[in-house]
Amino acid sequence: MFNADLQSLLAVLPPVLRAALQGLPTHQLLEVIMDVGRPPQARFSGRAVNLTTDPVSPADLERVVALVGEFSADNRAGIEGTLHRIACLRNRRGEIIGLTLRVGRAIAGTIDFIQDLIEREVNLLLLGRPGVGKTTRLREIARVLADEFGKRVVIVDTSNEIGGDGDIPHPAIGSARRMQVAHPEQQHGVMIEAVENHMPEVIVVDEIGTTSEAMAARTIAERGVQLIGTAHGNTLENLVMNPTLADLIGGVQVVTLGDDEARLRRTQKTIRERKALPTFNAVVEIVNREIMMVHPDTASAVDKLLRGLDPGGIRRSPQGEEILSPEKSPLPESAKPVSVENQAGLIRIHPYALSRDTVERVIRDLRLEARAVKNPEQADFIIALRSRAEDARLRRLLQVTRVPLYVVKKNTTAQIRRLLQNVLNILHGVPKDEVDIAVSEAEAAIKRVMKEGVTATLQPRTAAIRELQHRLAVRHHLLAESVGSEPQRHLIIYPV
Ligand SMILES: Nc1ncnc2c1ncn2[C@@H]1O[C@H](COP(=O)(O)OP(=O)(O)OP(=O)(O)O)[C@@H](O)[C@H]1O
Repeated sequence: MFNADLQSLLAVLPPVLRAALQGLPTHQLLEVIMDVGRPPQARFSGRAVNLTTDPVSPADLERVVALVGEFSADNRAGIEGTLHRIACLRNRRGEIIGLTLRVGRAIAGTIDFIQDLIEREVNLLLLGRPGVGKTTRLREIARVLADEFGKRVVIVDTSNEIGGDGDIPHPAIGSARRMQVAHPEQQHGVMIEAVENHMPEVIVVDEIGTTSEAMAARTIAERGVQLIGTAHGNTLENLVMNPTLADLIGGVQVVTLGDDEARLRRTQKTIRERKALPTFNAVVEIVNREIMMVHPDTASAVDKLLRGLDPGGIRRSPQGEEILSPEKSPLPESAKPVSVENQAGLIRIHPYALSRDTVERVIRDLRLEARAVKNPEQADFIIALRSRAEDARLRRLLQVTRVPLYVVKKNTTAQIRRLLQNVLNILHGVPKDEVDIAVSEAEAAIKRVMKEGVTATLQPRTAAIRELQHRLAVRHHLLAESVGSEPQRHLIIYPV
């Protein structure tokens, strides 16, 4: 979309390096490294190329330093009007002995995988190893929120890396406003100032790294301003282990349980627990340019980690989305309004490791009002072989979708026929009117819970109907449970 404006970076390099770069794929160039006494290098993703055999001289460094803007307290400088960042290494006397010239680029499309989270106004924390592209994504998020969603966005730009060097920010941030930070130690103060003085709806901040910055982040979140940030650490687990930054994901405390409670929980007496609600309710681990691991519910992922379980997540890549744990995808079903026809119409069956053809044949033969579906998330129930019922993948699927499972002993038409007859009769025994009424009741309750944040108690219903209502709630990411005993057993829907 925008030009990488590589020319202005090349212009500060010694002419021999510029010439050497001509023959290389500069559109993929990430950094140029100049360390005194060593050959200069061009770094590309996964490889480095020596640009000359001659080592870099102090004069080479001086020349570059004279051409770039002033180095600030964090040893970073920029080139006005561009997104490039130049960082220096110093010796013990404070003299510059090395430079890292990073190419800054505005790249559209880098946030396609997480746009749903950003739109849902969650506080989003991006993690990933240095250079994986966190700042590049932050920049695009700021632009999209400001220009496409018309939000008042303020960027707290500690080393001018997001909005580029100079007082007029780079067009890559769109109409988002940018606050510069005189000294890195003032970042937390500027974060608070942004909220107090400039009425933002969204604050974007790179590299939250200190306790005071983590506290400032919490203050911002508590004031209801959407916060999008990055932190050091590759994974959620790294943050849980990091005493300075753990507060971003709720903080961790050690509690000692009483004997009875420890026995009941089947744990040791001393356990680690999450202290508070996370500042960032969603975390995205950027694994590489192509793959992201999304944790749409930080609190539950952290709780799992603290119990020694796999936090799972949703892995998104150009190949699609893969749910790796009992986390419900924040996508696509929840975005769609619930369709009454669909609920009261054809029943959708997902055959797990069973022949779909056979299932479809049985449906046709028996003229059942049902169809086989590929996607388990869209199914009303799953059928599988009993011998596969404990498959880890299937267990995960069931937890994620909360769809009921029915099993057959053998993969034969006769068994599938008997099973479907039994199961569908259960649902078909319910009068259609009652289904419609129960669905409308649940839909109205879901709306109320989502809008007003209240708990809704539904009318007593039969198990099959409660199941249907439960699924509607789950599709909207609400919690629901059946309470009371038959025939008064009914569903309660809670806000999340
Ligand atoms: N999707 C992408 N396609 C091509 N180049 C990219 C992409 N994302 C980032 N880059 C390039 O990779 C380099 C590193 O990106 P960026 O500065 O955003 O990483 P970072 O994770 O913020 O690093 P750090 O933690 O060190 O600040 C930059 O040169 C940037 O232009």
